[in-house]
Amino acid sequence: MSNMENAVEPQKRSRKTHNGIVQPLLTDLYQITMAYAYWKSGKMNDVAVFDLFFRQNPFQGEFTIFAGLEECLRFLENFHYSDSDIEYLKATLPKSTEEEFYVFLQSLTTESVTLYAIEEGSVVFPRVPLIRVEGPLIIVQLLETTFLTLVNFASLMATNAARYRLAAGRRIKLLEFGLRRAQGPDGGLSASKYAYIGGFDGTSNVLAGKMFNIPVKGTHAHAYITSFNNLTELQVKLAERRFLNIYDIVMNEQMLLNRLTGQEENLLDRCIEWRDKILPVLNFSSNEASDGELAALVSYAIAFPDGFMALVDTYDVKRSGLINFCAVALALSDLGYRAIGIRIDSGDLAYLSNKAHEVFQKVANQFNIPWFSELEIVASNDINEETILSLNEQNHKIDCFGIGTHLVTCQRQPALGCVYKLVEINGTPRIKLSHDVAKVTMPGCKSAYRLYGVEGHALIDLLQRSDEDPPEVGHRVLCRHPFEESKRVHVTPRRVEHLHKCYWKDGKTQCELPTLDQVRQRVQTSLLTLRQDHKRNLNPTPYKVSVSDCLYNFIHDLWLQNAPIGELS
Ligand SMILES: Nc1ncnc2c1ncn2[C@@H]1O[C@H](COP(=O)(O)OP(=O)(O)OP(=O)(O)O)[C@@H](O)[C@H]1O
Ligand SMILES: O=P(O)(O)OC[C@H]1O[C@H](OP(=O)(O)OP(=O)(O)O)[C@H](O)[C@@H]1O
Ligand SMILES: O=C(O)c1cccnc1
Ligand SMILES: [Mg+2]
Repeated sequence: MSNMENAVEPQKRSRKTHNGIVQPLLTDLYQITMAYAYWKSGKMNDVAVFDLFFRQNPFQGEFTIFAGLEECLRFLENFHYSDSDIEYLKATLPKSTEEEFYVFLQSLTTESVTLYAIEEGSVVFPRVPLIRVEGPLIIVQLLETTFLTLVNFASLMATNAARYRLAAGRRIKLLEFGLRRAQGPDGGLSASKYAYIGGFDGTSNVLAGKMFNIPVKGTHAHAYITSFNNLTELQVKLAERRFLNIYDIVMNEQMLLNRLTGQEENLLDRCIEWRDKILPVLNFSSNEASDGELAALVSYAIAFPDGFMALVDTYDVKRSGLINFCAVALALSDLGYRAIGIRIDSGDLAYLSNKAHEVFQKVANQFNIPWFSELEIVASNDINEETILSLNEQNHKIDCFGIGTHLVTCQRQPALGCVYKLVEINGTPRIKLSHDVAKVTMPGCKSAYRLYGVEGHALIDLLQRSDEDPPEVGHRVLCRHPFEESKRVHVTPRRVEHLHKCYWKDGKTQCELPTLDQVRQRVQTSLLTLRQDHKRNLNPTPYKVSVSDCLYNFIHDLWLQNAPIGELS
């Protein structure tokens, strides 16, 4: 995604190539050395099935949002070793590597790969394959690392963003401000994309906006405020420019078109008048508001009279920022413009947002400008899920959170542990055993179903062997815990959803892929099917993932066949 060529002209690219750095060499060396060894040992025509799944939900939660599928499909579409890739591999692999292997590698395509997956943006759970890939062993093995890097961060980010959305509720606007803190340029772009999918409303990342058509939003930084010292600064510029004989342009430093009269007016003068009028309304006996801050806000308002949003915490929110903001917003209002609001970036955000709201209400009432009480309050500064939940308890008056570091770096849990495991080779199921029962893989080709109950809520996910009949609405099915014999439940579903759809076959995508906005919508509709207790922040209830009786017996027979019997002496 951070490929420079693509970054420059995204519109001209087909959707196919937007992810330039995702290419066959974006993998671990061992995939290619294994490919050589498979090739040498004559396993070229072996047919394999791999499952991509995770074992534990992130963020101590009980759900995950699946994302990254479209990128995987684009990777399949473009999979090809270029001449320079082959040259590089020749220089890197041992000299003994046979020339013919490189010919074979360069002829590899994904034509004989078939890929099934859960719809991108769906709520998913541990052990249920998110993606199942079938095809020649060598090629499907070669996909492992790239698929994992495409799905792991995407799903982690989308889940993180969805959790912030759940914490904030539907009413609050969420903006992603994290590029400066993200894990490099590609991390930053991916974070912006998947934060949007997870439920954010926009990003400050301009390239992400251009590439993915995500709304771009923003305010201004403290540097803008601190770059102005005092009120005369605007006039000084005026004098300097007069000296340069560009007086006409200079007038715009303080002048703004009055929309109601069509005449240019001095905005600064009006702001100073308004500041004197509002001080007593807000119970201040003297003016302590910063003139430098006022100069900065006036100049910003002249640049963006229809989008005036002010950072108010540079000097003192109550004694300076709010007063200066109100003065400028009232002056703008005189000239027929409506200010947008403020951003608070430090201090007690609950307290200050309430103060700001109070001030806006007072001004609205005193000067009979009802919309003043609806001015937007944006809060930022190291916000995370916990801060949002805590602020909710304090009855904050924030309308919008700008969130960076915690969101994009997924600070609470920096990685999702999706794995890619071989489950079948040439029709024979494979099992990977482990001392840790939770790490034992589920062998063979499996179908996954979600069973829904009376109220439309998802009750349980059920994995079956692929050749079993699917569960039917109104018919009772036995759902078993995959490893604990005594844990079983009967379920009579009101609705059955077949989770896996074929997305790739015969060298092409098998269905039209949803747009980014449709995937974003899918996240919300999918989350709605999940009971509240699975979604809560503290000690959420685990969602059940089960296997059919047939799959249960199959796993355990194979387990016994493969587990060696120790000898005590
Ligand atoms: N009412 C609140 N309840 C809970 N957490 C809050 C509240 N208000 C602010 N916070 C959080 O508390 C932390 C305050 O951090 P810190 O002390 O570094 O900021 P600050 O001193 O206000 O800002 P700065 O140092 O940038 O001037 C931030 O993570 C912020 O999101
Ligand atoms: O706090 P985050 O969630 O990462 O959100 C973005 C932050 O980035 C910006 O300032 P920056 O932190 O760069 O400078 P500051 O420390 O002066 O606020 C902005 O003012 C926010 O504070
Ligand atoms: O637009 C903003 O307010 C913004 C953008 C990036 C980081 N912090 C704030
Ligand atoms: Mg900060």
